[in-house]
Amino acid sequence: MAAFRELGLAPWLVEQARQMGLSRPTPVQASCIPPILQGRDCLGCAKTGSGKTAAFVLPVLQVLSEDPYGIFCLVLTPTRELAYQIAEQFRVLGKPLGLKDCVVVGGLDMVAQALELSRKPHVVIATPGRLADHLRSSNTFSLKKLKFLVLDEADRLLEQGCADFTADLEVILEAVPARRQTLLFSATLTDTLNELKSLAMNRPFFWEAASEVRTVDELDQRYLLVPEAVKDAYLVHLIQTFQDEHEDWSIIIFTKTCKECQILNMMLRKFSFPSVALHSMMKQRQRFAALAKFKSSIFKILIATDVAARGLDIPTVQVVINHNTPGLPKIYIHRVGRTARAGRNGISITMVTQYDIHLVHAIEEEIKLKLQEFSVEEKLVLDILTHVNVTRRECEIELEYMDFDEKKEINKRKQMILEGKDPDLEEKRKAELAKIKKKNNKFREKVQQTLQEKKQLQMKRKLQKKMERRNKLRAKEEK
Ligand SMILES: Nc1ncnc2c1ncn2[C@@H]1O[C@H](COP(=O)(O)OP(=O)(O)OP(=O)(O)O)[C@@H](O)[C@H]1O
Repeated sequence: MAAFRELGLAPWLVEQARQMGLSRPTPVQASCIPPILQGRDCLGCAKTGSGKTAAFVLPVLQVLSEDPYGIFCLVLTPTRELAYQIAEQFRVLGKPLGLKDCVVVGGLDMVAQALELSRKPHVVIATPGRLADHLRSSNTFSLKKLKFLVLDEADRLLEQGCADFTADLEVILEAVPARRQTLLFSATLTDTLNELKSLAMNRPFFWEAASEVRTVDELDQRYLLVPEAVKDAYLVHLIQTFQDEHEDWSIIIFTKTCKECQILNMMLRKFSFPSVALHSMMKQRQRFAALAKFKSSIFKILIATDVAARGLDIPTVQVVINHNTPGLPKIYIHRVGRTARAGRNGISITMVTQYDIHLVHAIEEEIKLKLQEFSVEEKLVLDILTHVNVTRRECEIELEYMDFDEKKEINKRKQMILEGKDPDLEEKRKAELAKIKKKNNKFREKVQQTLQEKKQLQMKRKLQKKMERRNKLRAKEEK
């Protein structure tokens, strides 16, 4: 493989990369850096932990160093934690340039951000929602001279779902110049490829790692078949075993909802495990603090929702446990990709209940690999079962006292206000929609019932006719 300097990078940048421990480029870097330096748009699809961040940070810094101004580059990313992580890479690699960066994410002071933006930082790293808010509400900065637009986790940014970025992206795309270089990266680009291609129109260079299997070889991927009711006992047993056998390992446990995340954290704490939670219902300051504690290995267990599924790069993570089987193979790929990064080994264990087997099949089909069973000594799980279940119940009751659901409702209403919607009106609309849905369902049920009755009547008549014919035949025979 070519060395960094053979890719066209300046010596100071090669030296800076070397100091960061990047001595030889990874395949995604070796393939994407030269076309980016040639001024082409780039779509890079490479496995988790393969160095996609440096694949865009290095060429952006190189071009910036030739003609430094602000705002030169905008990086969009789906989560706030990821924005800070990317900013750090820019800061470290761009140190000799005296790089000025600005992180623009939700949950933090908007005025301070607006002020920073007005000081024309070289690079802005933002989550789409907050940046769009700034664009809508102030004119203290301009993106009109931008040279680079980078979409990290690009497929997630274009996805329509619970956190839908499309409206915010529209605002941002209107604010950036048409003449720009667009760089799109993710470990899972393929199903949004056409939309992505429409964003990158400047002789786009598409690079995808040539590998049938979508996950890294260093990752040992297991599943654990567990009945729903005893899942937590298995989890406690797994953690205890890993902690006993590998004191220095860090573990991420992914959960389906914020509430589940919170309950599991409370429960693990009661078992004296050093755990912290990370989910979107926490205040931003708490989120950063939790992640910092986990990154510095003060707390070795992170329980998180999918807010931590993408991009986070924490080398000490040796184990990923999926407390629920992810509904989408793509989410599975990103979650388990939090371990076995940059050539290191790692293990993932996905808990599978009797209802999730089809999800595992879908995952296996997508990643082109069969998960292996993880064996557990069941007697040990049974020994702790009652204790774990009672502790969980205690935590659920405690959480009820903390008005978690109520807070969730308040957060939802706050979010609506921020999006310019009237929560009461939305509630009314939702109730009306539910009413219409109920009415439609009733109507559908009625139609179904009528059809069923008709069918039954027809069958009855047919049967009657058949009987009559048979009786007639029998009568004839008797004669
Ligand atoms: N050339 C290199 N040599 C050694 N290590 C590298 C190199 N490039 C990047 N790394 C390291 O690899 C790790 C993973 O890189 P990065 O976070 O960019 O991965 P990624 O491909 O963006 O993963 P994900 O899809 O999960 O976001 C980082 O710790 C980074 O410092």
